[in-house]
Amino acid sequence: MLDNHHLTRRLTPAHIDLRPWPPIQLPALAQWEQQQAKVINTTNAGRSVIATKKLSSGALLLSERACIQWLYRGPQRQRYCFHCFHRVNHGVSCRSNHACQWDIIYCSKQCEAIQWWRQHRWLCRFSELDVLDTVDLLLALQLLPGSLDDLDSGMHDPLYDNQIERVCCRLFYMSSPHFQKALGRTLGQIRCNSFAVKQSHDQDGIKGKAIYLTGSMINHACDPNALVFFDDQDNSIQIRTCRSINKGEGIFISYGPLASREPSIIKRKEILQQRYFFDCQCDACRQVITSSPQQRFIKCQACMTGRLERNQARCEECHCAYDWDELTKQEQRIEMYLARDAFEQALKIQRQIYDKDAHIIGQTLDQLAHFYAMRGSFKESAKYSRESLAIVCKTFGPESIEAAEEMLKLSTLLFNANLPQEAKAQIQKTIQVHRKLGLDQQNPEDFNELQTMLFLLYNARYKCGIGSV
Ligand SMILES: C[S@@+](CC[C@H](N)C(=O)[O-])C[C@H]1O[C@@H](n2cnc3c(N)ncnc32)[C@H](O)[C@@H]1O
Repeated sequence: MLDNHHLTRRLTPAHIDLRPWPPIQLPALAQWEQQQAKVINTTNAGRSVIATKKLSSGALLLSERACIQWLYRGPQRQRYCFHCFHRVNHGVSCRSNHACQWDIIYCSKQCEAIQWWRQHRWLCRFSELDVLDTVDLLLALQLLPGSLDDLDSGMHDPLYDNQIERVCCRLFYMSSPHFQKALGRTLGQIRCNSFAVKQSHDQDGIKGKAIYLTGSMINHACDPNALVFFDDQDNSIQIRTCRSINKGEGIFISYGPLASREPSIIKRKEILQQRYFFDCQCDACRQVITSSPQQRFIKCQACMTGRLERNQARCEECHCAYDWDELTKQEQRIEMYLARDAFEQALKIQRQIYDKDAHIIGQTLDQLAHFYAMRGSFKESAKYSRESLAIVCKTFGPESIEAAEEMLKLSTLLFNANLPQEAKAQIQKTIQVHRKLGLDQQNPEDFNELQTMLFLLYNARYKCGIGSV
């Protein structure tokens, strides 16, 4: 815990050089690749980026370097340069060597010097500040107030007052109200515009946080049509379309919540409100009014052809009343089967009560594929994976990121199931879609595995699956 009293005593103003730190030269806004997009003003979500021509899936929209960034504490501190995020082979340590308790390394003396003069010379002695909840503040202190003028300032979070009070005023004697107000605004901008930087080989591994000036002009959608990729080498981002986009249509990435993973609009809205202070106005969140086929997935019990959304009183085809108590009973049975890993029984009931292409059926098929693969029954597993892929293609499109993930699974299963002809055809399709979406660069390990499987299949060294090659 930060002990303000102790730290303040250790530090008199004479110890800290409070002259303005060298301000960061913010780069000019990056260019949209081949003028494929432009920024417009909207009434419900501030500025928004739209396509200026028809874009196909996988088109590169933007490549941009971060203007400020912060590498989180953890094992990544030994692998990446604290200043520029480049991978480090022989690290340079902080000039104060053992006195520095920040556990950081740099890729070069130049990076060490920039970081030292920008900030580290006065942070070096406060390893207590190297905690998650001060990251935004430390990022903000690298900038002169007002230097992120171009970015949305979001809302004011009262938590920041506490941070500013705790760290700046008490520790560094920066107490002018003007300074505090400006800093509060910058903190709001960092909160609403920063990206969690992911490691390319591990989508769940967060390396740090960064601001990309142009990338942060792109609004959020829970069913996005563009994806962000991080380059492990220089921490730049690439933004690519993951669906085809018509001229004039908005371009959206996801800031976190995805309709495909979290169907509850309320929950998604809550997450966005809490993290970024806005009420999501994306199409997927406004669908309550015009329900999508995915929401109308419950089969009418009377005519079996009508499709209802949850809690709809009557079928629109045959006008019969729907018995929701009966459905609740059936769904409780499904839950019970799923909890016991009795996926086939669960699927049987789901097929009776839901539309054959319902996302929920796709999820059970996926669980079944996983269940059989874990037990080495690859043919059985591939059977369910094929069906799951068909549903994903219908729901998200055959060249979507979701389809690409399912295709990768099916390719591996077919290979392991000793079905060479189908495996070859599937792997080729998977390779094409991965290339189109830029996943070959984003997940090179998966892509290499696909190529290896194909190579082995064509070179007749393939006998019966990965394990025996
Ligand atoms: C990273 S900025 C995006 C660019 C921003 N619209 C601007 O004018 O600079 C994030 C902010 O955009 C707005 N925004 C983004 N996606 C939105 C959405 N789906 N619904 C409503 N507002 C959204 C919110 O104000 C949010 O704080």
